[in-house]
Amino acid sequence: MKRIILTGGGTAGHVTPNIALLPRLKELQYDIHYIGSYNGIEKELIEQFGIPYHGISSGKLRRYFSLQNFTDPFRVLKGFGEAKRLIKLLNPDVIFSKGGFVSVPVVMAGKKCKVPTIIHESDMTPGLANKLSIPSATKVCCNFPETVKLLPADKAVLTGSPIRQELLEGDKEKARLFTGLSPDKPVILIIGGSLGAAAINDAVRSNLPEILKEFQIIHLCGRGKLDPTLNNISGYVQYEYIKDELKDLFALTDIVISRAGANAICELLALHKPNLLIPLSANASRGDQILNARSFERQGFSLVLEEENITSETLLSSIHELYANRRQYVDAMAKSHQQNSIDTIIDLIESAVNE
Ligand SMILES: CC(=O)N[C@H]1[C@@H](OP(=O)(O)OP(=O)(O)OC[C@H]2O[C@@H](n3ccc(=O)[nH]c3=O)[C@H](O)[C@@H]2O)O[C@H](CO)[C@@H](O)[C@@H]1O
Repeated sequence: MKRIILTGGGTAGHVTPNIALLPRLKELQYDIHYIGSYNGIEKELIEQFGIPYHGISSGKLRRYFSLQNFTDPFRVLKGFGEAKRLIKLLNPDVIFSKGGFVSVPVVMAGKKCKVPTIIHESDMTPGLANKLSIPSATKVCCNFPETVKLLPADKAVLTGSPIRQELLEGDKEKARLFTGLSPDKPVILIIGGSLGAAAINDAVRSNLPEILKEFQIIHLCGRGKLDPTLNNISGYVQYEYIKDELKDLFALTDIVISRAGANAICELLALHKPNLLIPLSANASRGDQILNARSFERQGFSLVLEEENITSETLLSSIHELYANRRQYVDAMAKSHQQNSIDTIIDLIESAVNE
């Protein structure tokens, strides 16, 4: 039997693409194992599929000062030892990594144990975790054509990002029952990335009465970011994080306000959902969401509002502009040539196994 180890975690964006590969891997009768951190979001997201989950110690590679910066190198070293032991024990044919800090020791241990290791970068420029992993990887998949030239030529493969196919099969009526929203007004879905986004949450919540005059809102606000004072407002529902019902919520949605995380925007494109992107600012990150958002804007898929420019006026006018022009956005997305990433990546996995 062919055995694969999947890894990746920290935020959902480093896990959902792995989930998207599961149905095909199961069809091809892979014995699938997952290595993630002891308590990261990946544990909960993966265990629901009954995949054996192996936790390892993991540190975060911070760009800012924290006392943990001094203890984390030891955790990463411990994680490397644990990953190596697991790989020796499981003896996989191939490893697929979707990135995030926890994946670094797994990829490095993979190389040490001579297991072919394929990694995937969703963003325009490789993140720190993947930069550390590239030398140990046999192939590096990427999502944007612009990324290929930043990667070693013998390893780079433009694959796009695997999207959970069930997202395309949502049911509006189920979403109505789940949310209690009415058919009378259009629905805005707000997704602040897998961890939520305080800036977007605040902007939306402080303009609720205005927005709710014409729209209803489904707000995916992130862990610990619910606002109980808004629980009984008609036309507004909030959830920390949605798993199975996401497909139905998408089916009920007319327009989306979202962070510009690479996976989120690829899903919006696949679903042809007109969207207003509010990218994570360059102060809080390496600025990839801004590049993602501008690329989608150029292609006519998205309207973009930078976080620094959010006011009540700009938010409301952007929502109205997006809704008024929604057909135009849908048409542009319908014409895009989005790659079938799942098949391409499965082919890479299969050829690594058969080599
Ligand atoms: C703050 C941060 O570091 N963000 C990065 C992180 O974002 P993040 O982890 O938020 O990643 P994405 O926006 O790319 O993906 C989020 C995923 O979570 C899913 N989802 C979200 C909310 C919910 O309730 N249910 C649910 O299933 C979305 O459908 C999507 O599949 O990784 C991305 C991919 O490397 C980067 O582009 C982002 O810049």
